[in-house]
Amino acid sequence: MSGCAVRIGVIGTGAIGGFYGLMLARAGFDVHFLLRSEYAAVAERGLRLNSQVHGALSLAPVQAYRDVAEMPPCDWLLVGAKTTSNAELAPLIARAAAPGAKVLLLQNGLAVEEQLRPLLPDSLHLLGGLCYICVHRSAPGVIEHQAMGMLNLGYHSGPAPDAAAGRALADEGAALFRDAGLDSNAMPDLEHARWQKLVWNIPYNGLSVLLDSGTRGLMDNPASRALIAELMDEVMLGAAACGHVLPAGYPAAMLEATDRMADYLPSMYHDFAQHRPLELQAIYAAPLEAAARAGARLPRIEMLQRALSFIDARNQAR
Ligand SMILES: NC(=O)C1=CN([C@@H]2O[C@H](COP(=O)(O)OP(=O)(O)OC[C@H]3O[C@@H](n4cnc5c(N)ncnc54)[C@H](OP(=O)(O)O)[C@@H]3O)[C@@H](O)[C@H]2O)C=CC1
Ligand SMILES: CC(C)(CO)C(=O)C(=O)O
Repeated sequence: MSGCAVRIGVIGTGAIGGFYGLMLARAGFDVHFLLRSEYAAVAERGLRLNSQVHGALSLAPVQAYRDVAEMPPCDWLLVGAKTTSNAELAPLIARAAAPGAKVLLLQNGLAVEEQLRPLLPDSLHLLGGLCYICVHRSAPGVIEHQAMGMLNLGYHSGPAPDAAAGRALADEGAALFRDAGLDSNAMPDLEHARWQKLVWNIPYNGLSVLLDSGTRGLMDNPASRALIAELMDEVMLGAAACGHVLPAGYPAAMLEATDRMADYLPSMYHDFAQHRPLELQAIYAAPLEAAARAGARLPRIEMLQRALSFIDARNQAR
């Protein structure tokens, strides 16, 4: 596929949007970045990536916009904002979309596509993307990339006439990221993959905030380590109740993988530290609601969610 033939828009250029957008632009794709608070810095100095995988990379100049009305119509729209912004972003996404565009949510959590779908025109394809990566912003326009980078895509809904056509679009998206040197695959079942990723995000994202700790501290303390394992088991139960039986050894594999990782602060920790809203609906409420509908109660996750709701409300009032 020729890089220049495809026009890509990044809606929300933070850690994730900045990382994947920069990699695509450096691979020759025509990438346009919508920014908010970091617009001036990025328009002036470009994007910088300090990557422990790819080395120090930069993109300058950047096709940066603070007003979506100035963006050209894009064939692919990568939504890199937090899930808490999706409803307000829907009209902006529709505004930046070329006819029949593919909208790809690069977000954690469950049911994020279901929440956004009714707010988008029916003519747009909607896909979900799961990012297996550790990135955060350290300054305006500066992204720190600690590890990994794989991005898997699944088709959710839109004008694709059948599952095979949806799968072909997910394949097309994965090919873009592979052209940018990244590991990327199409997934047959987006909801299944979202549940699987929650086995990691539900314990670590929330506990990093609640216990004010990175992954190393959480893993080294026997009490928090036990809690992580119990929370993972509850996610497995919730997933199974919803028809997604995950491999029995998956929690153990996630614990081992996290043991091998350098200390890491999940994205929810950064949100808390910056007094931004936490992604509690997507990462906690939606899985709890889905499990409850399927007849499963997940009391530890429920307790974690309530504690986080308290912390989130107080944190934003400050
Ligand atoms: N960081 C990571 O390693 C991983 C993150 N994820 C998931 O990826 C998603 C994105 O996370 P992350 O990149 O860390 O988040 P960031 O907070 O770094 O980035 C979000 C970006 O969206 C922008 N934004 C929000 N609203 C608007 C708007 N109305 N107009 C323009 N820009 C807007 C923000 O701008 P502003 O600065 O003005 O707020 C910010 O630049 C989340 O769902 C997260 O859970 C998944 C795997 C790993
Ligand atoms: C699992 C991990 C660490 C990387 O994919 C992640 O999802 C996150 O930080 O939100």
